[in-house]
Amino acid sequence: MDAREMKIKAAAAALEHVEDGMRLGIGTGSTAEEFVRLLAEKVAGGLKVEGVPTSERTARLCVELGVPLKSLDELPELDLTIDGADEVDAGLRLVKGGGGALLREKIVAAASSRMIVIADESKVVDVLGRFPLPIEINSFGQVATRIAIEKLASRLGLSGELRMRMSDDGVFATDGGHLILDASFGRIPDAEALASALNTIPGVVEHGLFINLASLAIIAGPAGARVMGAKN
Ligand SMILES: O=C[C@H](O)[C@H](O)[C@H](O)COP(=O)(O)O
Repeated sequence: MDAREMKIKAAAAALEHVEDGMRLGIGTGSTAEEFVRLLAEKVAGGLKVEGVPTSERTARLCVELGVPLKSLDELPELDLTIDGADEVDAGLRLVKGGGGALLREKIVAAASSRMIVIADESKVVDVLGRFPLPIEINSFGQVATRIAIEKLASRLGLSGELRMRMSDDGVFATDGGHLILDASFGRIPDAEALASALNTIPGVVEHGLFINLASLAIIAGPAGARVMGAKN
């Protein structure tokens, strides 16, 4: 089974949690897109759902495939969000934001009663930090913000490079018009402490540590899909 087939397997297992009439948060990334494709087939077959996309990219795919969309302001309380992740540990702590959608993803996940993560086995880690942590920052004062993050990391015993995310057109900008610093801290033994500390820096808009948001992770490997942890 190749990586795409594993993503499809995880997405298909997540689809079983979707019920008629649900208000759904719809994630971003290659795994979430497999979910959108399967969801669109169900919608074409008569399933009634309303989706809130976590990025412009996901919104475009949903529109193209006929998945009905609303904004989060129209549907501020959601039943379920299904989204991918860059890393997941045994406590269902996540690193997200590899596709730059972390801010909207976190807002949508927080507005949802449940969040199901879909991923292949390569995303499962013992300790978060193998994948560089995306930190979304405001462009105003970006140098001061970078220095503040470096100082904070050092206080927490973390070190590593902060790299400005780039795109083909220059500096990468999120859907909200912000920048992303990818922080290669290496192992993050206390993700809660780092998350809280980052939240105290004014120029940090959001970071990719998702803690206490996922209810369940569906992890697909060559032998099939398995479920990790359940918060509710
Ligand atoms: O910003 C993007 C998201 O957090 C994605 O859900 C994450 O990067 C995983 O993406 P993929 O399924 O493509 O590995």
